[in-house]
Amino acid sequence: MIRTENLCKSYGKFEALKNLNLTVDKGTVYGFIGPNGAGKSTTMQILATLLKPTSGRAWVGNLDVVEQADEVRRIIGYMPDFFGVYDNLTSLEYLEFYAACYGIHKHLRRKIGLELLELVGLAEKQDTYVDSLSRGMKQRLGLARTLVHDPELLILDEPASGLDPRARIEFREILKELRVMGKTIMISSHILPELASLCDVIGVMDQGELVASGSVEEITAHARQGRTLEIRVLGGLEEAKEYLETSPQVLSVHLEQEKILAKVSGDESVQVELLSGLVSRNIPVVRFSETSMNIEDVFLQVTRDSQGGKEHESIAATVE
Ligand SMILES: Nc1ncnc2c1ncn2[C@@H]1O[C@H](COP(=O)(O)OP(=O)(O)OP(=O)(O)O)[C@@H](O)[C@H]1O
Repeated sequence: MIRTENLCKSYGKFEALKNLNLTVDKGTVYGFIGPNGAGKSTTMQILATLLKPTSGRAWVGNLDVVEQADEVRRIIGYMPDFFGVYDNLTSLEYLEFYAACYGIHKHLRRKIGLELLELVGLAEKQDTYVDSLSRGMKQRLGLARTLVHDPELLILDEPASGLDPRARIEFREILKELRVMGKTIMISSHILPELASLCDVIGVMDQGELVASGSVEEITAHARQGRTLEIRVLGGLEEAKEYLETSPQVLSVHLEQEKILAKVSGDESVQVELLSGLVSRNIPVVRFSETSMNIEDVFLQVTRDSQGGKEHESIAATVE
């Protein structure tokens, strides 16, 4: 449904996108995550035909976003990160207005507006003025707006930002319904947990590049290639630290209060080797376990790795 090939966008000398190659299959919910300034909005604006790439190409449903921009617009619904709403219009009038913009016949506009208000849980607010809706309701109305022409692909730029937890959940539920309806959805956020439960595929952007992509499980596995071990000893702390520091599979060692946090490469056999090394030196080990990573840590790890392995500055894994 979406394909980009060596997509680049520069603002003056600044390269906001650097040879971006990504693919989103039809029917997929694609979570596009990355820290502020990573290039998510720039990519989405190019796909939505609002911005021209400096070089490279992008296609939506096999249509070139530059050469066939009008056709692309017919099959996408784009929700920008900030959008204006019109005063002096009720929720229903607002949707009818957008339906008119898309050339939908007069007789159908009200019906479509009412159906969409129902879908986004705003049926009771059809006569409420848009400017008096809460932020969460405005976001849902904004989503309804992107649907008036029944697009195949939704491009949603940080739709849940600024929403409270309840409103986020409500929003997520609506997206789940849209997924069941077979829509392809590309949704951005700088918060991975917000998307993890919703998306089939996650693409992680950092500094204009796609630094990881795959299912949440695949990305987690990728981030865990460097595991962190938590080791507690009853004595011989310095000796244990020294031994670990000289082991080739140990990437870094930190002391945190009474425990040692050792970042190691390799699989579980490395852990066996390190544990027997400690025991054979008569170091009284009372705890030797791998720390668990939560989804936020995974995100930090992946983006930090992309910046040249600065993970040694701190340990992202949480200790449960
Ligand atoms: N019109 C512009 N002129 C100059 N630089 C820009 C312009 N638009 C974006 N940029 C820069 O391009 C980079 C990517 O911006 P973009 O908005 O795509 O990031 P983002 O991942 O969407 O970030 P956020 O999560 O903060 O919305 C940023 O460094 C931004 O400052």
